[in-house]
Amino acid sequence: LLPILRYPDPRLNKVAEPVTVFDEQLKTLVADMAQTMYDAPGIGLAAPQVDVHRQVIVIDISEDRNTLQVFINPEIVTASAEKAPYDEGCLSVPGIYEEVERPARVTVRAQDVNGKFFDIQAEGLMAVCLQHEIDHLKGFMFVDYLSQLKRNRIKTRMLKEEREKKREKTS
Ligand SMILES: O=C(O)C[C@@H](Cc1ccccc1)[C@H](O)SCc1ccccc1
Ligand SMILES: [Zn+2]
Repeated sequence: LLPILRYPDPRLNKVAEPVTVFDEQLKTLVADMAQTMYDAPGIGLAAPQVDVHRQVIVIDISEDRNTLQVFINPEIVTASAEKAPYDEGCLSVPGIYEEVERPARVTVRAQDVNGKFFDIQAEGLMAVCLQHEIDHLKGFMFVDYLSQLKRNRIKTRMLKEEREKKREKTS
């Protein structure tokens, strides 16, 4: 399992590099990210969340949690003008769920783990998750869409929890 960085870790604000080599190492990274995502549990995970600053995303929104989708170097090629709200969470901001508005439908172009290009049209939870994960590749998180007041409260709470966690370890 890979350790998931917690907000407000500055490494979460780094912009991820494009993947240019589609080798066994990439397949290992994808397998490790998938295992970490399923264990969390989450329905998506972006490489920067596990301190790997490359444009790799894994998603599984299936009921049976047995349909992994991998997006390498993803980009949003079209986004609907129509927006949709969703109570988003994030594995890097545990316990926080806040409403975020995003385009309801997106078309994403990406490469699979072998480097083959593909396009996907997404709506509903898939559209939310894809946009949420692609934000992570740009160093963005859903808390960046909230008011500064809310974001500062979340930051304070996360830092407090971090300190308490550390104290437990040392005590
Ligand atoms: O990127 C992450 O941190 C994983 C996110 C992905 C996500 C966030 C908001 C909306 C959709 C997906 C989640 O923490 S995975 C946990 C989860 C599970 C079901 C529904 C929403 C969030
Ligand atoms: Zn997230």
